[in-house]
Amino acid sequence: MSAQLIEGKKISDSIREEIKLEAERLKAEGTVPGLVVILVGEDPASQVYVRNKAKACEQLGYYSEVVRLPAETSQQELLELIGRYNRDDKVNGILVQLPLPKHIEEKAVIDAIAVEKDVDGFHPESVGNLMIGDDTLLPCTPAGVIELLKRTGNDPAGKHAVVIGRSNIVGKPVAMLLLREHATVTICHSRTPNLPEVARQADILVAAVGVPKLVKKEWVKPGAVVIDVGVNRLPDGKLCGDVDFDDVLDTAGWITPVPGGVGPMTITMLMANTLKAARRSRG
Ligand SMILES: Nc1nc2c(c(=O)[nH]1)N[C@@H](CN(C=O)c1ccc(C(=O)N[C@@H](CCC(=O)O)C(=O)O)cc1)CN2
Repeated sequence: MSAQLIEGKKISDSIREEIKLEAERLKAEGTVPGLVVILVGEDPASQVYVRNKAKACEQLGYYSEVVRLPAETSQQELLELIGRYNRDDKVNGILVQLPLPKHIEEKAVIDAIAVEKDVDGFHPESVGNLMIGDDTLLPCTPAGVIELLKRTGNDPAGKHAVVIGRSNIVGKPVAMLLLREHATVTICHSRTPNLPEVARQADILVAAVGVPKLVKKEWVKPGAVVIDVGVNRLPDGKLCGDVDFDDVLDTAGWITPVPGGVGPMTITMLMANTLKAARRSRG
């Protein structure tokens, strides 16, 4: 039997409706959520994501700024700009689009963002808060994965979740969030022996490695929930995930497509974080 599709776009649209109502309530009380997105360089995919972030702000009535800087911008210039937005009361969230040009150290940039405006959830203090279970701004893609699971009735509690990938942006935080939701979590990576065998033990399998169509049907336990975080561009220009969707479709119980699965949730969770930061800014 064919897996049920987890329609990220639809779920994301309905969450945005909820956010819009909340934002209107907050505005009526005198607080307009504000987000600044900073893009350094001309990476084509980043340009699209930044444009979509600005559009989402517009749709929700947020105050928004997009700062586009040339690829040659120095690290010092970028840090000074972040410092200015840290002190700007109109701005509740600061997001620096990744990847950055090679001469800029990502960690220095992330560390420079005031933790209360860290709507990406990448600041070490936000990461620490997530680890110890304190309330914090959560990284957007991992938070989106958890929303997709919950809103399709796939509660992680008591399940075995296997995460393939250990990046700071997705693999590690999604594992931590699944743990927080009472799943038993295994994190796998390129040096995990017998990767397909480990993956096949998962009730919830999350693929976040950036290897096109890595996960085949033999990696999937029949009926498992398969969450594909990969967004890979093939030589023919088409997008595909880290999961071989067509191969896995008849084995999985639930599956996210690419595009239209996890991807749309990323910007929606960013909007949710900006709203939360705005609410918190009122003290
Ligand atoms: N500062 C950050 N940089 C980056 C992040 C991030 O969360 N914070 N994540 C990614 C890029 N990203 C948002 O910034 C992002 C990626 C993918 C999508 C998305 O909607 N994907 C669609 C397909 C889009 C397409 O056609 O290319 C999908 O999967 O359906 C949104 C946002 C790296 N950088």
